[in-house]
Amino acid sequence: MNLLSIDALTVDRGTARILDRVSLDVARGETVALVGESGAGKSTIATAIMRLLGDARISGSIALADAGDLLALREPDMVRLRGRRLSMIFQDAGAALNPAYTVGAQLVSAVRRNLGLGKRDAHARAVELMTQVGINDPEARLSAYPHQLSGGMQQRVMVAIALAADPDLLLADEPTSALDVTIQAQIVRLILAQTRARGAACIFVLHDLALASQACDSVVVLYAGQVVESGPVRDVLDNARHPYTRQLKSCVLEIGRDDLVAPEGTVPSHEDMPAGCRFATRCPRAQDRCWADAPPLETARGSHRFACWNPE
Ligand SMILES: Nc1ncnc2c1ncn2[C@@H]1O[C@H](COP(=O)(O)OP(=O)(O)OP(=O)(O)O)[C@@H](O)[C@H]1O
Repeated sequence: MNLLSIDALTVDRGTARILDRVSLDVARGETVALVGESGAGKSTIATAIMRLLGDARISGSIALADAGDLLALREPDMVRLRGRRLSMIFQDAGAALNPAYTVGAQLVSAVRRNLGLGKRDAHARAVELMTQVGINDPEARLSAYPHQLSGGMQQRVMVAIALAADPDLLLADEPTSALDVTIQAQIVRLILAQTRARGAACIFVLHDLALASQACDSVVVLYAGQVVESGPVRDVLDNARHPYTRQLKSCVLEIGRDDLVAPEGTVPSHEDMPAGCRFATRCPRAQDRCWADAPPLETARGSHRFACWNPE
């Protein structure tokens, strides 16, 4: 049985359909990469799972094992799940940590709240967590305020807070501009190593397909709020059927060249979205049908699926 099953998740803001019938499954202990260009809806999926989308209109279902449909839970029940069974690591740790409290106060409070430990045990657990996320001299760091730590160190603290209660599912947004590229990769690897060591599952928002292919079990490729291809990393990347996945892949293959090749064109605006396949405006293989009807997800092999009327 899956740990998480998202079915036909649709999110609207005003007249814009931000997510359109997104379905995906996560098994226990599985690491899933969400990839796609900026604005594809990756963060919206993670935020919808945490039920932190504010005033957006949401339909479909998000079933978590032993908890039922998260979208149907009462808020107090959802509060109990956050931190304990579901945790989220945000892109920008600097903004997510409270500047007015020491790192220790924030980590110890997460440990106490989620594990119900007394002060002394919670402190010992906090030291242990800081060590696990690779922070040297954890006792000293616990009494520091967030601004006294580097961006990479702040992100490690966020990982420690997210892991404090051994959640079943970790949602992580790849740290972007705030950190330099080597530190970003270190943090991604740290998060994946820690989730694997705990047998937890992870949904990782990644911009980098190469990193997804090295570090995750499955990949979900999103385009303009729709899943265009998904499945085990090797199947999707070695036998990509959707033209968009192929274009993303060719961008990766071109890395190292001076003239980086990006997919041509831009994602259509929400006001101007084609009625059929949303990729039709940029697709070299588009046919009449693609403009009129949205292609359903078809099975390629096993759990490898793609949504295209004219696949490669
Ligand atoms: N609070 C909001 N209000 C209005 N529109 C929003 C809000 N949050 C996101 N959107 C819109 O929803 C769409 C999806 O955004 P989302 O952040 O989920 O994409 P993403 O794939 O995670 O992008 P990135 O890689 O840049 O983080 C975008 O068009 C964005 O402008």
